[in-house]
Amino acid sequence: MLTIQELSKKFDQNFVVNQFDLTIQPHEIVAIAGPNGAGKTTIINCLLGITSPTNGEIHLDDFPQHTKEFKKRMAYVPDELLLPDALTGIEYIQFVNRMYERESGKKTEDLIELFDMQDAFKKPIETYSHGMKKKTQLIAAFMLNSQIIVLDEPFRGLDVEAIIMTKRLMEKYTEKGGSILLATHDLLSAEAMCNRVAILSRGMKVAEGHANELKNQYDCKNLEEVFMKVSMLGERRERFEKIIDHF
Ligand SMILES: Nc1ncnc2c1ncn2[C@@H]1O[C@H](COP(=O)(O)OP(=O)(O)OP(=O)(O)O)[C@@H](O)[C@H]1O
Repeated sequence: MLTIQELSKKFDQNFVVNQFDLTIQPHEIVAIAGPNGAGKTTIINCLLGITSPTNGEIHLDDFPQHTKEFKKRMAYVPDELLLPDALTGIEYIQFVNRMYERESGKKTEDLIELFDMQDAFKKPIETYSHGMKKKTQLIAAFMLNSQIIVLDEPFRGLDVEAIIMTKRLMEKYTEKGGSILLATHDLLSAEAMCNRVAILSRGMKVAEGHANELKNQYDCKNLEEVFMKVSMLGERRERFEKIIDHF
């Protein structure tokens, strides 16, 4: 189980994440949604050890965030496509396997086939399209047999087939006991797939629950409406409507 307790991060005297709590059990997909600048990436960076929190604790079972055991159990697909351009896809996969001290196996081959990357993987990453780079990162994350995968906007740039494959993989991975933390602006997918959604606004968690619970609680038709009601965008709603009416 991933536990984030009272996580706060301050940049230049401003709290960009404030007393954030979240737990993710095995078999769960949990989304963090929030407007631009709400603090999603900062939370992920704290999970990965890229940013050190100002306050708070992060554990995977009994392992604190800074331990090797924690890091070995976590895989990550970033929103930004930072990959070594000169390597081929195969060489990159071998590099990730070495980092995690494991061998490439049948599962990796199956994932390469699933994302239709057999031919591309023989060529350097610099020749890949945006979607092909995203597929490379998804293959590298799902091959690891990790306990949790953090997915930051995993569907951005993927074609329809790859989106369907990724969603099926996410479901299968959690069915088998894995946990997924999904940071996304895609509320339709979050509503359809996630066991819980946590909505962030200005670094604070302003709502959390299953999409149906949130819709009932806030008397909304869908998660997008809930999002507008509880996030800072709600405050600007009247102004939006006026601008659109006069457009
Ligand atoms: N290194 C930094 N120094 C100062 N401020 C930062 C730094 N990194 C992030 N911030 C600020 O922290 C806030 C949260 O940013 P963050 O990137 O976590 O938001 P986000 O929810 O991921 O946004 P988006 O949806 O646009 O990706 C923003 O106001 C941002 O300007």
